[in-house]
Amino acid sequence: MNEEIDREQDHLDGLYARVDELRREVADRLDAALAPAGRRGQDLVERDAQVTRLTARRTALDHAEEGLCFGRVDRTDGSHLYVGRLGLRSAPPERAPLLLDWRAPGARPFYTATAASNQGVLRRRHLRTQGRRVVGLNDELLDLDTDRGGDGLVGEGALMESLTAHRTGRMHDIVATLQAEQDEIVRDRPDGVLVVQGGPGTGKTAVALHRAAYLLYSHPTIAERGVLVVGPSETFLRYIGQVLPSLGETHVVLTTADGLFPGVVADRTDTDAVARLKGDARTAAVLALAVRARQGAPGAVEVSFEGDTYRLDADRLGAIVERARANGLPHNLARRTFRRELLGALVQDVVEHDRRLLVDVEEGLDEDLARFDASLARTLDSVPATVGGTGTEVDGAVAPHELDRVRRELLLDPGVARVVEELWPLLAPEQLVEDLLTDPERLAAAAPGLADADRRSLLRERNAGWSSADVPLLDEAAELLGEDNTEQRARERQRRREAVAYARQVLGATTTDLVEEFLPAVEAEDLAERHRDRDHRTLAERAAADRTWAYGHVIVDEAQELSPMAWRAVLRRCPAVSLTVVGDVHQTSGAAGTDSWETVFGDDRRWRRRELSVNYRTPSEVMAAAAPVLAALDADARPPQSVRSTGERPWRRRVGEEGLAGAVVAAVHEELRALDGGKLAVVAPVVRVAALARALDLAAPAGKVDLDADVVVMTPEQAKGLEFDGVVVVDPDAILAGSRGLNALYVALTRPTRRLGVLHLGTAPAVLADVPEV
Ligand SMILES: Nc1ncnc2c1ncn2[C@@H]1O[C@H](COP(=O)(O)OP(=O)(O)OP(=O)(O)O)[C@@H](O)[C@H]1O
Repeated sequence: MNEEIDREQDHLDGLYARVDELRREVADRLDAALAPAGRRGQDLVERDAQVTRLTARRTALDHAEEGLCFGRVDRTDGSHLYVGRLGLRSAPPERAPLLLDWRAPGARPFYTATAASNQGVLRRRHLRTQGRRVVGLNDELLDLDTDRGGDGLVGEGALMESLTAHRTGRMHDIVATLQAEQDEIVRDRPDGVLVVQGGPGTGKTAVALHRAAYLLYSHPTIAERGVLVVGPSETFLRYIGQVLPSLGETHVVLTTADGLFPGVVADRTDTDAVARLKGDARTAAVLALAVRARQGAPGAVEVSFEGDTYRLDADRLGAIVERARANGLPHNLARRTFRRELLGALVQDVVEHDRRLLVDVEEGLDEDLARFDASLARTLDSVPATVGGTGTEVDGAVAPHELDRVRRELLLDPGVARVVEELWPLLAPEQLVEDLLTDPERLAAAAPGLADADRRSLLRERNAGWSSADVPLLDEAAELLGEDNTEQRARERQRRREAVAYARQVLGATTTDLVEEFLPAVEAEDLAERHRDRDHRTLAERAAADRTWAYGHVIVDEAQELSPMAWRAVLRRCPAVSLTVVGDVHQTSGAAGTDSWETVFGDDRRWRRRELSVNYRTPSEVMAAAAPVLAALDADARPPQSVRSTGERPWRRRVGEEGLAGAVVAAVHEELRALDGGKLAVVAPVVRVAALARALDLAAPAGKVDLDADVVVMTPEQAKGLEFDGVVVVDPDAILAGSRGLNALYVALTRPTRRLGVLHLGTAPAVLADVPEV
C-alpha cells in the first residue's frame, strides 16, 4: 500500500507543479494586462475581458489548492484518468490531459459506475489528501466477483470517513463522494423546474449546491447571468456559504426569501392566520386592484388653470384612465401616458375656452367683455394663431406651436401637477402596501371577496414594520408599480455624451500619428462605454443589488416553506424558468408553507420531480427515534434509509420545571464528553431559548446563532437545514404545541450526525415513548 501511496504522491506532485506553473503564468499575464501601456479603445475592451478571464482562472487555481485531485478511475482497457476540482493539461505543445474536472462528462463514471454496470471501469480509487500530501487510498474493484450487491454506495470507505468526521459548523463540499442518485440530479438538464423531494439528511442542500456549480461550469448562458440561491435563514446561508467558493464558483448570490426585497427588515411577526392570508396567491389580485384604485377618480374632477376652472366629467376622465391602462405598463410608467392624455384633454378645453372668449368679443357680447379685458393680458399668448394673426377673423383652427405652448404651460402649472398627482400618484411599493394594510376602506375596495373578519385581521397601525409575509407583497407591488427611471436614464445619457467627448479628447491626445477626425468613431464610443460600464463590482455584487436582475438559474432550498406569493417573487427572478427546488414537505414549519409539491406546481407542465431516499446524516438509531413522529405526520411516509449506524442509542429524561435549566447544563456536559469534540445543539421552543442560553453562559446575542461555538441554543425553525454531532431536544411538548408542531419536532430530532437526547417535562409525548428513558 505504501508503494501505491508513493506512486500517487509522485503523480500529485506533478499536478501541483503544473498548478504552480499555471499560477505564475496567470500572474505574469495579469501583470502585463494591467500595465499602463498606451492602449486604445478596442484594445482596452479586450484587455478588460482578458483580466476578467485571468482573475477567474487565478481564483479557480487558488480554490483547488485543497483537495486538488481526489479520484482515479482505472479502465478495463488499461488506461486511467484522474478526477479533481479543475481540469489540467500539460504545457503546450503536448497539452496532454492530466486531471479531469469533476463536472466534465468524462468524469461521470467516477460517480456512477457500479459492479453491475461498470461503464468500462475496473477500479475506482479515492485519494485522501492533506494539503499536498497523499495520506490514504480507498479502492473499489468493480467486478461482479467482488460485488456485494446491496447498498449501491459509491466509494463507501471515503464516504463513511466523510460522514463520521466531526462537524465544523460549516457545510463542506462532497465532490469526492457524490453518490450516483445525487450525481444524476446534479447533471440533470437545466430547463424548467426540477423539484427534489427527500427526507432529512438525504443531501438535498449538498446536491443543489453542486448542481449550481455544475450548471455554471457547463452552461455559459447560466454563468453569464449567475445563480441565485434562496435559503431559509441567515444562519443557514452562513452554514452553506463556503461550499460554492470551495468549488471555485463565485457567480452566485445567496439570500433568504426576506432578502428578495432589499432594504426592508422583516422583524414583525404575523399570526399564522395572517401569514396564510398574505401568502395566498389571491393576494396578487388584491394588490392589482389596490393599484387600479389609485388611478383616476370615481366622479368628475375640476382643474384650475390660470384663474379658470376646467371640468372633466367622469366619462372623459374614465376614458383617459383607460387609455393610460391600455398600454399595459406598470403604474408608475403608465403615469406618463395618463399625464399626456390628461394634458391633451385640458389643452383642448383651454384653447376652446380662449376661442370662445374671442368669438364673444367678435360678436360684441357686452357681458363677456369685462372678463375678456381681465384675462386678455395673460391669454394673449394662448389665443389661436389665426386669431392673433389677423386680429379680427376667428376660424377656430389652431397652429401646432400654439397647442404645444399651451401644453407646456399646463405641464409646468403646479395646480395641474397636483391634480395629476392626485389622480395617478407616483407610488413606492412600501406606500401602496402600507396604505392598503392600514386603511379599512382601501382594503375593502381591493379585497371585496375577503370575509370581514379576515380583512380586520390584516389591518394594522401605520409604521408598524414589516413581516416576512409582507416581503412578497412588496415585491409584487414593485412589479405592478414599476420604476419610473426616466430621469435617471436621461442623466445616464448625458453622462454618456460627456464620456464620449472626454474619450475623443483622450484618444486625440494619446495618438500622435492620427488626427482625431480619422479615428474611427467607434473607438471613442467603446472607450466611453467602458467608462460607463467600468463597474468594478463582481457579477454577484451587481446582481444582488438589482431587484430586477434575471438570473440564469435559481436554487430554492427548504422550498416547502415558501408561500404561493413568495413563489411568485422567486419565479420573477428567473424569467427563463430554470430552477432547482429542494425540500421536504414533512419538515414544513411556516404557516403559509406547503405539504405537497403538487399544490405548488400542480398544473405547470414545466416541473419534474426527483426523490432522494438515502439519509447520509442521521444514523439509523436516531432515525428510529424520529420515525413515530413522521408516522404521526403522514402515515404513508417512509423515513429515508440511514447509511450507517453508530451503536449510540438516543435517550430521554424526565425533568421538573425548576430543575430544567440545571438538567440542560448537565446534559450538555455529558454529551460533549461523549462526543469528544464536535458541535452540540440544544433545540428548544422559542420561549425557552433566551433562558437556556443564559444558563449555558453562551455569548451569542439573543436570536443569533454562532455557528463557530461548540454549543448553540436554537429553535427548531433556526435549526432547519443545519446539523450537529449531537442534539439535545428540550421540552418537546411545547414544540409539539406550536403550529405544525410535529414537523418542528421532526426537524429537531433529525439534526444530529451521532447523538440525540431529549429532556421532557412530565410524561414523554406519545411519539417519543419508545426512546429509552435514562
Ligand atoms: N455523497 C455524500 N458524500 C458525503 N457527504 C454527504 C453526501 N451526501 C450528503 N452528505 C452529507 O450529509 C449531510 C446532510 O446533507 P444535506 O444537509 O444536504 O441534507 P438535506 O437533505 O438538505 O437535509 P435536511 O432536509 O435535513 O436539511 C451533510 O453533512 C452532507 O455533507
